[in-house]
Amino acid sequence: MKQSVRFAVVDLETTGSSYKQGDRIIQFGCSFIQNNKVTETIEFKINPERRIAPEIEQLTGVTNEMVEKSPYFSEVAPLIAQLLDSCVFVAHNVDFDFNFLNFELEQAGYEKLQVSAIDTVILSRILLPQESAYSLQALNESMDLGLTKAHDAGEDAQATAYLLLKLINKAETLPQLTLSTLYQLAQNYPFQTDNFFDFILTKQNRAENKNHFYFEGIALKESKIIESSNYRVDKQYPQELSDKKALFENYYEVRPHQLEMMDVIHDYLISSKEEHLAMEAPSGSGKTLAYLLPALYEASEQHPVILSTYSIPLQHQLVEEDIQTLKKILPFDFSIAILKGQSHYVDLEVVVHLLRQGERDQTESVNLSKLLVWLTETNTGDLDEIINENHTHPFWKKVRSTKHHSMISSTIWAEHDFFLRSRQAASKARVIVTNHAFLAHDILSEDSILPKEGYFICDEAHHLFDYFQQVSTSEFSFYAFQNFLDQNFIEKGSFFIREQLEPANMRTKVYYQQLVSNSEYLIEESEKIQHFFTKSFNFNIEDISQGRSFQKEIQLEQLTLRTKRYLQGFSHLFLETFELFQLLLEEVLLIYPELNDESQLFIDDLYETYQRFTDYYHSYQDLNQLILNQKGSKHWISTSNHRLNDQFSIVTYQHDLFEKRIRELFKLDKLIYCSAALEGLEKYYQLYHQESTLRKIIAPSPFNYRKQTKILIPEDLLPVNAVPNKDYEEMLAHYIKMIVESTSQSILILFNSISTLENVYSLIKSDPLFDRRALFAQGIHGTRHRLIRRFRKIDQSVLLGSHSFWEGIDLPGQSLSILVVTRLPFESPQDIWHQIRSQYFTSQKDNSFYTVSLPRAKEKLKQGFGRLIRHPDDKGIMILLDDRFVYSKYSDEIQKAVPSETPIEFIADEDFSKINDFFND
Ligand SMILES: Nc1ncnc2c1ncn2[C@@H]1O[C@H](COP(=O)(O)OP(=O)(O)OP(=O)(O)O)[C@@H](O)[C@H]1O
Repeated sequence: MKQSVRFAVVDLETTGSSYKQGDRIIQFGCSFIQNNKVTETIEFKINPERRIAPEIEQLTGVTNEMVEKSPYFSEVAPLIAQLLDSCVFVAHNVDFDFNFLNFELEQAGYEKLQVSAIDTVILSRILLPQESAYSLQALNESMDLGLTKAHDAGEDAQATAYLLLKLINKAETLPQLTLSTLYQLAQNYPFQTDNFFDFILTKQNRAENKNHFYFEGIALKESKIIESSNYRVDKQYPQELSDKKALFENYYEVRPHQLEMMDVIHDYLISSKEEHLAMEAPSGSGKTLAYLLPALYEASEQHPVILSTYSIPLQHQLVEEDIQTLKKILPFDFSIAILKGQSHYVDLEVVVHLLRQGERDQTESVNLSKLLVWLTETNTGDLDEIINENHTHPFWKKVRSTKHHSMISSTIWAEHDFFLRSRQAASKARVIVTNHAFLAHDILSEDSILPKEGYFICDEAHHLFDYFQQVSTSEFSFYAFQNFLDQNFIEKGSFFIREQLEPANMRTKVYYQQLVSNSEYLIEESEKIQHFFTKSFNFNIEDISQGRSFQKEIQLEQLTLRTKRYLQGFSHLFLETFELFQLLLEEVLLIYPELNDESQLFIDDLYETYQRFTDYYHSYQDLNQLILNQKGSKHWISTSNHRLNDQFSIVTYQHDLFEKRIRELFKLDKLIYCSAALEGLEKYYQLYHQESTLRKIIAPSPFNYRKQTKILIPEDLLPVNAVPNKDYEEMLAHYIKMIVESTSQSILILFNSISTLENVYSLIKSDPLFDRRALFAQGIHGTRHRLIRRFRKIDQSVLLGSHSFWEGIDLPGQSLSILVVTRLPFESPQDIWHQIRSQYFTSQKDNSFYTVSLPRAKEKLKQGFGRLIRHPDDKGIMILLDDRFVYSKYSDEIQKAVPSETPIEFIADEDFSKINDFFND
């Protein structure tokens, strides 16, 4: 492509998405780019000679009236053809605009456009790997493309033109090797999108970023080797108020309660007492600063701070926000490492192998290209940087790191392996930020990474023991195992025997043949077992395929003699097959001493299969405890995966592993739990340790809840447990619309279940109220991260969220003033974890409703309420659409979830219009 090329960036608005079904163009927009500048933008409307549907009028702002006097397409066709002549056609989803336009041109008796076309959606996916969404609006939000009126052809075309310029600039900075590979991978992209890379490659004086090096055919970002520093803080912790004030200046307010928390934590860290500290303080009171600041003053090479929180987004929030501010105010520097489970990191060796393989489809090419661009900019190799929550393509599973570190250490990959590097960084960092799942796993691992000596801080600690339970659990799916056998032994089997094992000895072939026939037999047996289970547990496959979940505990007595016999037979055959595979692997390694590239791929494949087989083996061993009637293990049949191809799994929970983990945790020298709700914690200490070793401190609140907050409960609510779901959802929709109508504040609406959220969203989304208010729903409008960002940014928006939206998110000031709780957050009694906890505490002779269900609902409600007030100047109303809060036998107890000073009022429908008065007082 010539450097003097003129890009015509086009956007069309149409009556609908299908020209084949008679849809027509109603607006044409085009921006021209030459010599790296947008030179001109034109826009005009076109009479489509048919009615424009109201929703299209609403979406595009182009009405029937507007186009009545506009020219027909046949009249503007020569102009369009002339404008686009000898340009390169560019569009955001070029498939749509290019084909639509060509169809209309042909219909009008003109020739199709004889120009190249390139697509900015694909280019954005590749060149902007860290974006979480690629619609023009999403990119405009994060990159500021100047788009103020989306779905206006002129504005969209211009925004796409600015996007193209940014893409060109970004591509220019890439290493030559990466660009050449991208060009090769682009060969099967739609239209001539590959020409874009040719255009960049032939540019003179590219502004290539030199901060990279080449390794095994890929370009990686040059990373700093973390040296073990002689870090020592010779600064003393600021004991005096004046010292703290001086430190906080320009960054933090002086909040007396917070300073007290800090001093308590500091005293604890330097004391020699053998105890753990539980710091319960209201949400939003500023716990993060209160524990981090003293801990950083005390951290040393031998005693780093190990900070664990409950989710990955919170891990990032801590590092990217809280710790960054502390870096600015503290008079010393400190190193930080984020530590996550191994599968979060990319496996470079797999990437290189995938690149060397010839055949791939378009999705794989785009994903691989995106990965290569990201490798030139990532310091961490943490795939969370590029994979948003909805990324389910198998490609992303393939490139995750899974090999045991001992298998990598002795290879050429060791030096650049991201997981090994993260371990190394953690061993040298002053602050290790991890998550509860990692901590729970690591604490009992033979291969533990986290130091045992250090200052352990568990934030959102009320979740910690849930993770201890979860990692003491495994899951075995017969269906997934069948697939594994089918794909790896039966399908690949004959090919391997014929092609790869050709030079092999007879024994290897016999092993493989035996493996194939064992697999066939295992699949047959597995089918039967699934059948018996399905019958014994009386669940309906149709329900499952429709995503309805089913979870039930399995008792050995419930299984028929036949099922038990089949399970035993299956176990023997499973073991035999696993051993056979180990023999085969050993044999293959012996006969391939000199590896060429191809046989190396074969061996890698076998290794990967071995690893997956080992995982199945372990989870099956756990399941096997069912037949052995092993004490301490519990088994559930579960269809909670909501996946057709995973019809049911057997979940095994091992209580002894859970207890071992707890005991290990209790051995730690310095451990601080922080949360707004630590009610359940002492119970564990009473059960597993001596009570005296936990010191609990309840920090007072810095907020004036009487003035700052209020709870409203509508007078005429339907009883949530006594009405059909549909009526309940309609009631929610009714109140939500009323609330949205009566206030211009931003509103967060919390649900207990995703399906209720989705149904209520469907009921309200088309209401004209949302023509002027942004409405976002979890699972529908992008990732959690993005939803929160948009909610914070857009005034008066309404956000529907469940689960993780109840806690952790920081929405200070105006970004949240009204919180709607649709239902008291009791866990579903069906939930496996709920059942485990209930049974556990019931076996301790407690009533599980009062020891498990209610405290947990209180904890969650407390967290939800905590979203409202994040600052002494904030004001917020919680509207509760569940009157069990006041009319139930446990109402006194559940009300303790909110501060006692918060006024609770009933509200009649006609008084909703006065909600706003609270904010004006
Ligand atoms: N001294 C301070 N001055 C100004 N802002 C502060 C101060 N301390 C904390 N904040 C801010 O107050 C908000 C709440 O702080 P933080 O997230 O630490 O609360 P928290 O107690 O951990 O709440 P939650 O339990 O809900 O997570 C954050 O936006 C934080 O930056």
